[in-house]
Amino acid sequence: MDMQLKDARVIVTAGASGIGREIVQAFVDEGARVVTCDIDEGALADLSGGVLGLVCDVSDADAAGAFMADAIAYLGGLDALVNNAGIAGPTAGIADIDPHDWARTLDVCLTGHFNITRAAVGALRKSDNASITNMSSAAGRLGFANRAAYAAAKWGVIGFTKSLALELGPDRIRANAILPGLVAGDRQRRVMEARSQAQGKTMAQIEADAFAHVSIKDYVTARQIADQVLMLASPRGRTVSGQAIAVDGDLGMLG
Ligand SMILES: NC(=O)C1=CN([C@@H]2O[C@H](COP(=O)(O)OP(=O)(O)OC[C@H]3O[C@@H](n4cnc5c(N)ncnc54)[C@H](O)[C@@H]3O)[C@@H](O)[C@H]2O)C=CC1
Ligand SMILES: Cc1ncc2c(c1O)C(=O)OC2
Repeated sequence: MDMQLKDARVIVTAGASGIGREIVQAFVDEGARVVTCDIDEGALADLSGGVLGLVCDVSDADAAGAFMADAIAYLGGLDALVNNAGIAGPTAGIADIDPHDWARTLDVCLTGHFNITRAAVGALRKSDNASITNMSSAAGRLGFANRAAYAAAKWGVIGFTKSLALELGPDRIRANAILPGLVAGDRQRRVMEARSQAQGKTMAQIEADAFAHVSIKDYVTARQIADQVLMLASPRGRTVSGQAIAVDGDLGMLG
Protein backbone atom coordinates (compact mmCIF):
# COMPACT_ATOMS: atom_id res chain seq x y z
CA MET A 1 0.00 0.00 0.00
CA ASP A 2 1.37 3.41 -0.97
CA MET A 3 1.21 5.55 2.17
CA GLN A 4 1.45 8.73 0.05
CA LEU A 5 4.14 10.20 2.28
CA LYS A 6 6.78 10.95 -0.38
CA ASP A 7 8.32 14.37 0.35
CA ALA A 8 6.11 14.75 3.45
CA ARG A 9 7.71 17.15 5.96
CA VAL A 10 8.07 15.32 9.27
CA ILE A 11 9.41 16.13 12.74
CA VAL A 12 9.94 13.30 15.25
CA THR A 13 11.21 14.02 18.77
CA ALA A 14 13.77 11.72 20.42
CA GLY A 15 14.64 9.97 17.18
CA ALA A 16 18.21 9.00 18.03
CA SER A 17 17.35 5.61 19.54
CA GLY A 18 14.62 3.17 20.43
CA ILE A 19 11.09 3.59 19.06
CA GLY A 20 11.82 7.11 17.79
CA ARG A 21 14.69 5.89 15.65
CA GLU A 22 12.44 3.23 14.10
CA ILE A 23 9.77 5.88 13.38
CA VAL A 24 12.36 8.12 11.69
CA GLN A 25 13.56 5.22 9.53
CA ALA A 26 10.01 4.22 8.60
CA PHE A 27 9.30 7.75 7.31
CA VAL A 28 12.64 7.82 5.44
CA ASP A 29 11.72 4.52 3.77
CA GLU A 30 8.48 6.17 2.53
CA GLY A 31 10.48 9.00 0.94
CA ALA A 32 9.56 11.59 3.58
CA ARG A 33 11.90 14.36 4.73
CA VAL A 34 12.63 14.05 8.43
CA VAL A 35 14.11 16.22 11.18
CA THR A 36 14.57 14.86 14.68
CA CYS A 37 15.96 16.07 17.99
CA ASP A 38 17.44 14.28 20.96
CA ILE A 39 19.56 14.94 24.05
CA ASP A 40 21.96 12.12 23.07
CA GLU A 41 24.39 13.87 20.72
CA GLY A 42 26.45 10.73 20.06
CA ALA A 43 23.44 8.69 18.95
CA LEU A 44 22.22 11.60 16.76
CA ALA A 45 25.57 11.71 14.93
CA ASP A 46 25.02 8.12 13.86
CA LEU A 47 21.68 8.78 12.04
CA SER A 48 21.63 8.04 8.30
CA GLY A 49 19.27 8.51 5.34
CA GLY A 50 19.63 12.29 5.06
CA VAL A 51 17.91 12.89 8.39
CA LEU A 52 18.75 16.17 10.13
CA GLY A 53 19.32 15.56 13.85
CA LEU A 54 19.60 18.47 16.26
CA VAL A 55 20.31 18.52 19.99
CA CYS A 56 17.29 19.65 22.01
CA ASP A 57 15.78 18.79 25.38
CA VAL A 58 12.02 18.92 24.75
CA SER A 59 11.35 19.86 28.39
CA ASP A 60 13.14 23.21 27.86
CA ALA A 61 10.49 25.51 26.37
CA ASP A 62 13.00 27.94 24.82
CA ALA A 63 15.14 25.17 23.34
CA ALA A 64 12.03 23.44 21.97
CA GLY A 65 10.85 26.67 20.34
CA ALA A 66 14.25 27.28 18.76
CA PHE A 67 14.48 23.67 17.52
CA MET A 68 11.03 23.84 15.95
CA ALA A 69 11.76 27.15 14.22
CA ASP A 70 14.96 25.70 12.74
CA ALA A 71 13.32 22.40 11.75
CA ILE A 72 10.28 24.02 10.10
CA ALA A 73 12.52 26.48 8.20
CA TYR A 74 14.72 23.59 7.00
CA LEU A 75 11.71 21.54 5.85
CA GLY A 76 9.88 24.55 4.38
CA GLY A 77 6.76 23.71 6.41
CA LEU A 78 5.37 20.80 8.41
CA ASP A 79 2.90 18.00 7.70
CA ALA A 80 3.45 15.45 10.48
CA LEU A 81 4.59 15.99 14.06
CA VAL A 82 5.43 12.94 16.18
CA ASN A 83 5.91 13.66 19.90
CA ASN A 84 7.84 10.56 20.93
CA ALA A 85 10.20 11.77 23.67
CA GLY A 86 9.69 10.18 27.05
CA ILE A 87 11.57 8.81 30.05
CA ALA A 88 10.67 5.90 32.31
CA GLY A 89 10.55 8.02 35.47
CA PRO A 90 11.20 6.73 38.98
CA THR A 91 10.37 3.17 40.03
CA ALA A 92 9.36 3.62 43.67
CA GLY A 93 6.43 3.49 46.03
CA ILE A 94 4.46 6.72 46.28
CA ALA A 95 6.06 7.80 49.59
CA ASP A 96 9.55 7.24 48.18
CA ILE A 97 9.29 9.16 44.92
CA ASP A 98 11.70 12.10 44.92
CA PRO A 99 9.72 15.25 44.02
CA HIS A 100 12.42 16.22 41.52
CA ASP A 101 12.07 12.86 39.76
CA TRP A 102 8.26 13.35 39.72
CA ALA A 103 8.65 16.81 38.17
CA ARG A 104 11.24 15.68 35.62
CA THR A 105 8.95 12.86 34.45
CA LEU A 106 6.03 15.25 33.89
CA ASP A 107 8.37 17.82 32.29
CA VAL A 108 9.73 15.40 29.67
CA CYS A 109 6.76 13.10 29.02
CA LEU A 110 3.93 15.66 29.09
CA THR A 111 5.19 19.27 29.05
CA GLY A 112 7.69 18.27 26.34
CA HIS A 113 4.78 17.35 24.03
CA PHE A 114 3.22 20.77 24.80
CA ASN A 115 6.47 22.72 24.26
CA ILE A 116 6.97 21.14 20.83
CA THR A 117 3.31 21.21 19.74
CA ARG A 118 2.72 24.89 20.52
CA ALA A 119 5.57 25.72 18.15
CA ALA A 120 4.15 23.45 15.41
CA VAL A 121 0.54 24.59 15.12
CA GLY A 122 1.18 27.63 12.91
CA ALA A 123 2.99 25.55 10.29
CA LEU A 124 0.52 22.64 10.54
CA ARG A 125 -2.39 24.98 9.72
CA LYS A 126 -0.80 25.55 6.29
CA SER A 127 -0.47 21.82 5.48
CA ASP A 128 -3.13 19.93 3.50
CA ASN A 129 -2.35 16.73 5.45
CA ALA A 130 -1.59 17.84 9.00
CA SER A 131 -1.25 15.38 11.88
CA ILE A 132 0.04 15.25 15.43
CA THR A 133 0.82 11.83 16.87
CA ASN A 134 1.65 11.70 20.57
CA MET A 135 3.39 8.80 22.27
CA SER A 136 1.49 7.72 25.37
CA SER A 137 1.68 4.19 26.80
CA ALA A 138 -0.44 1.36 28.12
CA ALA A 139 0.27 3.26 31.33
CA GLY A 140 -1.91 6.01 29.83
CA ARG A 141 -5.04 3.88 30.33
CA LEU A 142 -4.04 1.55 33.21
CA GLY A 143 -2.61 2.03 36.67
CA PHE A 144 1.08 1.22 37.07
CA ALA A 145 2.10 0.35 40.67
CA ASN A 146 5.44 1.91 41.63
CA ARG A 147 5.47 3.98 38.41
CA ALA A 148 2.89 6.63 39.40
CA ALA A 149 4.77 9.59 37.87
CA TYR A 150 5.01 7.85 34.51
CA ALA A 151 1.35 6.79 34.52
CA ALA A 152 0.22 10.30 35.52
CA ALA A 153 2.23 11.82 32.65
CA LYS A 154 0.97 9.27 30.10
CA TRP A 155 -2.70 9.73 31.15
CA GLY A 156 -1.99 13.44 30.77
CA VAL A 157 -0.86 12.85 27.19
CA ILE A 158 -4.31 11.41 26.40
CA GLY A 159 -6.11 14.49 27.79
CA PHE A 160 -3.74 16.75 25.87
CA THR A 161 -4.32 14.78 22.65
CA LYS A 162 -8.13 14.77 22.90
CA SER A 163 -8.11 18.53 23.54
CA LEU A 164 -5.88 19.11 20.51
CA ALA A 165 -8.21 17.03 18.33
CA LEU A 166 -11.25 19.09 19.35
CA GLU A 167 -9.48 22.42 19.06
CA LEU A 168 -7.60 21.83 15.81
CA GLY A 169 -10.01 19.52 13.97
CA PRO A 170 -11.84 22.45 12.32
CA ASP A 171 -8.45 23.47 10.86
CA ARG A 172 -8.06 19.95 9.42
CA ILE A 173 -5.28 19.03 11.85
CA ARG A 174 -5.81 15.61 13.39
CA ALA A 175 -4.36 14.50 16.72
CA ASN A 176 -4.04 10.97 18.05
CA ALA A 177 -2.15 9.10 20.75
CA ILE A 178 -0.47 5.72 20.46
CA LEU A 179 -0.28 3.48 23.53
CA PRO A 180 2.50 0.91 23.16
CA GLY A 181 2.58 -2.10 25.47
CA LEU A 182 5.59 -4.32 26.08
CA VAL A 183 7.98 -3.18 23.36
CA ALA A 184 11.00 -5.38 22.60
CA GLY A 185 14.20 -3.49 23.30
CA ASP A 186 16.75 -2.34 25.86
CA ARG A 187 14.27 -0.58 28.12
CA GLN A 188 12.06 -3.64 28.51
CA ARG A 189 15.04 -5.95 29.03
CA ARG A 190 16.48 -3.72 31.78
CA VAL A 191 13.17 -3.69 33.64
CA MET A 192 12.75 -7.47 33.39
CA GLU A 193 16.35 -8.03 34.57
CA ALA A 194 15.81 -5.76 37.58
CA ARG A 195 12.63 -7.69 38.49
CA SER A 196 14.42 -10.99 38.05
CA GLN A 197 17.08 -9.83 40.56
CA ALA A 198 14.59 -8.33 43.02
CA GLN A 199 12.22 -11.33 43.01
CA GLY A 200 14.84 -14.07 42.71
CA LYS A 201 13.04 -15.50 39.66
CA THR A 202 14.47 -16.53 36.31
CA MET A 203 13.98 -14.26 33.31
CA ALA A 204 11.64 -16.87 31.82
CA GLN A 205 9.43 -16.70 34.94
CA ILE A 206 9.44 -12.90 34.92
CA GLU A 207 8.42 -12.88 31.25
CA ALA A 208 5.68 -15.45 31.87
CA ASP A 209 4.36 -13.23 34.69
CA ALA A 210 4.37 -10.16 32.40
CA PHE A 211 2.57 -11.95 29.57
CA ALA A 212 -0.04 -13.55 31.84
CA HIS A 213 -2.14 -10.43 31.28
CA VAL A 214 -1.54 -10.05 27.53
CA SER A 215 -3.78 -11.78 24.97
CA ILE A 216 -1.13 -11.94 22.26
CA LYS A 217 1.87 -13.35 24.07
CA ASP A 218 4.64 -11.61 22.23
CA TYR A 219 6.56 -8.36 22.51
CA VAL A 220 5.42 -5.50 20.32
CA THR A 221 8.20 -4.43 17.96
CA ALA A 222 9.22 -0.81 17.51
CA ARG A 223 8.47 -1.32 13.82
CA GLN A 224 4.82 -2.11 14.66
CA ILE A 225 4.61 1.19 16.55
CA ALA A 226 6.20 2.96 13.58
CA ASP A 227 3.70 1.37 11.17
CA GLN A 228 0.82 2.76 13.25
CA VAL A 229 2.43 6.21 13.18
CA LEU A 230 2.73 6.02 9.37
CA MET A 231 -0.95 5.13 9.04
CA LEU A 232 -1.99 8.11 11.18
CA ALA A 233 0.32 10.53 9.33
CA SER A 234 -0.72 9.26 5.90
CA PRO A 235 -3.54 10.91 3.95
CA ARG A 236 -5.09 7.42 4.27
CA GLY A 237 -5.59 8.17 7.98
CA ARG A 238 -7.31 11.48 7.27
CA THR A 239 -10.55 10.65 9.13
CA VAL A 240 -8.90 9.30 12.30
CA SER A 241 -8.60 11.90 15.05
CA GLY A 242 -8.99 12.14 18.81
CA GLN A 243 -8.16 8.46 19.26
CA ALA A 244 -6.03 6.68 21.86
CA ILE A 245 -4.80 3.65 19.95
CA ALA A 246 -3.38 0.73 21.91
CA VAL A 247 -0.69 -1.22 20.06
CA ASP A 248 -0.07 -3.78 22.77
CA GLY A 249 -1.44 -7.24 21.96
CA ASP A 250 -4.39 -6.52 24.26
CA LEU A 251 -2.49 -5.87 27.47
CA GLY A 252 -4.80 -5.93 30.49
CA MET A 253 -2.58 -5.16 33.46
CA LEU A 254 0.82 -3.60 34.12
CA GLY A 255 3.50 -4.52 36.62
N1 LIG B 1 9.75 0.82 25.34
C1 LIG B 1 8.53 0.59 25.82
O1 LIG B 1 8.22 -0.53 26.28
C2 LIG B 1 7.50 1.68 25.79
C3 LIG B 1 7.81 3.00 25.45
N2 LIG B 1 6.82 3.94 25.43
C4 LIG B 1 7.10 5.34 25.07
O2 LIG B 1 7.69 5.41 23.78
C5 LIG B 1 8.56 6.54 23.71
C6 LIG B 1 9.95 6.08 23.26
O3 LIG B 1 10.43 5.12 24.19
P1 LIG B 1 11.71 4.19 23.94
O4 LIG B 1 12.11 4.26 22.54
O5 LIG B 1 11.41 2.88 24.56
O6 LIG B 1 12.77 4.94 24.89
P2 LIG B 1 14.37 4.92 24.83
O7 LIG B 1 14.79 5.24 26.21
O8 LIG B 1 14.86 3.69 24.16
O9 LIG B 1 14.70 6.15 23.86
C7 LIG B 1 14.26 7.41 24.20
C8 LIG B 1 15.04 8.49 23.47
O10 LIG B 1 14.59 9.72 24.02
C9 LIG B 1 15.69 10.56 24.21
N3 LIG B 1 15.33 11.54 25.22
C10 LIG B 1 15.18 11.33 26.56
N4 LIG B 1 14.84 12.46 27.18
C11 LIG B 1 14.76 13.43 26.21
C12 LIG B 1 14.47 14.82 26.24
N5 LIG B 1 14.19 15.44 27.39
N6 LIG B 1 14.48 15.51 25.07
C13 LIG B 1 14.79 14.89 23.91
N7 LIG B 1 15.07 13.57 23.83
C14 LIG B 1 15.08 12.85 24.97
C15 LIG B 1 16.80 9.62 24.63
O11 LIG B 1 18.08 10.21 24.46
C16 LIG B 1 16.55 8.44 23.69
O12 LIG B 1 17.24 8.63 22.45
C17 LIG B 1 8.55 7.18 25.11
O13 LIG B 1 7.60 8.24 25.11
C18 LIG B 1 8.08 6.04 26.00
O14 LIG B 1 7.46 6.51 27.18
C19 LIG B 1 5.54 3.63 25.73
C20 LIG B 1 5.19 2.35 26.06
C21 LIG B 1 6.14 1.28 26.12
C1 LIG C 1 9.09 -0.91 31.42
C2 LIG C 1 7.74 -0.82 30.88
N1 LIG C 1 6.95 -1.90 30.98
C3 LIG C 1 5.71 -1.88 30.52
C4 LIG C 1 5.25 -0.75 29.94
C5 LIG C 1 6.02 0.33 29.85
C6 LIG C 1 7.31 0.33 30.30
O1 LIG C 1 8.09 1.43 30.19
C7 LIG C 1 5.29 1.35 29.25
O2 LIG C 1 5.64 2.47 28.99
O3 LIG C 1 4.04 0.92 28.97
C8 LIG C 1 3.96 -0.46 29.37
